[in-house]
Amino acid sequence: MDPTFVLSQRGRSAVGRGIRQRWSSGQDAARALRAGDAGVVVGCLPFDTRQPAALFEPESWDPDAAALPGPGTSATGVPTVRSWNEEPEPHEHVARVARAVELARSGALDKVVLARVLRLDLAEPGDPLELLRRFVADDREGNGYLVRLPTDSALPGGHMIGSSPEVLVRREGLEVSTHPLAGTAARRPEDRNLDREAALALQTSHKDLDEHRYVVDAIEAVLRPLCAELDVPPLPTLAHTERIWHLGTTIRGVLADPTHTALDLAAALHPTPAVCGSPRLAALRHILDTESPRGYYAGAVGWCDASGDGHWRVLLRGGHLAEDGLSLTAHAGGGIVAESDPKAELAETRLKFTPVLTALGVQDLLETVPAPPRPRG
Ligand SMILES: C=C(O[C@H]1C=CC=C(C(=O)O)[C@@H]1O)C(=O)O
Repeated sequence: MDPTFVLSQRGRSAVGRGIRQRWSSGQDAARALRAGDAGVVVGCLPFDTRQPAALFEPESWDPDAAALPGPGTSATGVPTVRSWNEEPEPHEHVARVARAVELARSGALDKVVLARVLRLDLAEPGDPLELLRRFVADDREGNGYLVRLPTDSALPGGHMIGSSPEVLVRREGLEVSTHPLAGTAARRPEDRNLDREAALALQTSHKDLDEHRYVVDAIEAVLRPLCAELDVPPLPTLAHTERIWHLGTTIRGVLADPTHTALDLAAALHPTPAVCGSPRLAALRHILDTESPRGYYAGAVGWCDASGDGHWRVLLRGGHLAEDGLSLTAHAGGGIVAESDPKAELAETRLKFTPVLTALGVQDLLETVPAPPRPRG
């Protein structure tokens, strides 16, 4: 039986097969866990919490399964991209970012994350598991997720598949940790010095440190009252994927009350300013007024067991494979603050589409406009 849920990292995978029961609300799923009516809850939470969640208890569950087998050789099982379109068009994204910069400069909000959509039409149905294997193989930490979506929801069925670098929350016993990311630069893997320079510029960029701080502050505000101990480093460090540098902060804590499950914590933290903004409500309103609905993109993907332990990641760097497998819809966004440069933000969304494009074997699809250099300072 093919998996209905996978969360893989560092050569291990949490794998669910089959579907025993479903929930469209995080609260209902959390209640079922507490009541002992479910042994584990897996799936994803939408970006807009008024939309239905895609949570379920699998029929079989292995939280510590071996790594997935690697992808098939070369193009085996990889569908051909027949056509693609972007929404909004690049010039409109630049205009949207410029408007958000004005809002940030006027004080109407401090930060807002704006995203774009890339719709890829496939000539043959994509195989969800093979696509997942390709995401995992391309990620240096072997990160990957796959969620089978319900067909009877207000959101479309099919699969969410991708490889997220960002931990929303992990809980093991009383220990909680999170690793928010915000602040981004393109890596230069072809040249070690340029790569290092890009990393240093990111680490000293006021704009990126500012963008990052909103996320850490919001997470601290949620976790501090729930924790007996909480360690929040004053400055972020560098994190990286194959092609991207990020600013990241590892926050660790000890829960004061063991009844807060990983699912409760994920729901309390989501949406962080890594995907929404600050203040949260002003940013959320701006996103809902500006973009078409995000669905599960920028939501959360993960699992929580009956002991309350679990692992949730921010649902990024992937896409929605339609029920018929014939289209993949990907999103990519970036945090906008008063100092953001609209053209650099467009380039950043292109960069963040690369895991999806690589999984489909079309890395160069969007490389029609070169990325502008990121200003220092
Ligand atoms: C919103 C996305 O990335 C977030 C995570 C890391 C860095 C981000 C940034 O620098 O803007 C974003 O907050 C995305 O990949 O679509």
